[in-house]
Amino acid sequence: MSNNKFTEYNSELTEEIREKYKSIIEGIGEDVDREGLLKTPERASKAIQFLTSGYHLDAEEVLKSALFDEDYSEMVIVKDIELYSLCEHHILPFFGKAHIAYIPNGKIVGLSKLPRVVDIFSRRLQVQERLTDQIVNAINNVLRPQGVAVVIEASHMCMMMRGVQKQNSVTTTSAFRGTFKNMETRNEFLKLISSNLS
Ligand SMILES: Nc1nc2c(ncn2[C@@H]2O[C@H](COP(=O)(O)OP(=O)(O)OP(=O)(O)O)[C@@H](O)[C@H]2O)c(=O)[nH]1
Ligand SMILES: [Zn+2]
Repeated sequence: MSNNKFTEYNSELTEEIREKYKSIIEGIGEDVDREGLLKTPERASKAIQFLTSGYHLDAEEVLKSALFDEDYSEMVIVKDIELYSLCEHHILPFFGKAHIAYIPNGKIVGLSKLPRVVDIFSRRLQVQERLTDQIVNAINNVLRPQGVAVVIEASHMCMMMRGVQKQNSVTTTSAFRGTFKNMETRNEFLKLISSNLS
């Protein structure tokens, strides 16, 4: 889906949200009838529907769709997964990277499903902490691995463009389950995500 144009718009909802965007544009004192803005309410309506399309998808179902029996029991890491979400306080973007690791317990998952889970939970109104927990919990529930870890590093537009106006601050959140509660395992993961070797 990420490389294709998202087209699953419900026309009634698109119209409803379009009218609300029209009011917002008028509310800020702009002219909704000037040429450059004529199609903007419709575009914005579609954009916000895409950016919140994760509500309609079930992360656990996606993980279940590509589970394979396998004896491999070392750490599997997918790092630097780009992430775009919306903060629920200001509906402004926060964006960055997610790093995911798990140690299988008889089952591995198709690698692409991990970034898909990141997208499903990112495309909602979020706080970074809950996003981190939702990703780790979905993987833990479906794979029942020996352990799973998620680290997210993100910049929040609501802290950059407005408010406190800090351009360089990065927020890091993490969630560890199972063997990642063990310092040695956790440190190995943290070392691997900060190196170029994993
Ligand atoms: N914990 C957490 N806070 C977030 C996240 N995204 C935005 N925030 C914060 O949510 C808070 C909302 O605080 P309020 O004081 O109600 O909002 P505000 O007056 O707009 O605050 P300022 O941003 O400080 O101007 C702010 O401190 C934001 O930085 C997030 O993912 N996690
Ligand atoms: Zn915010």
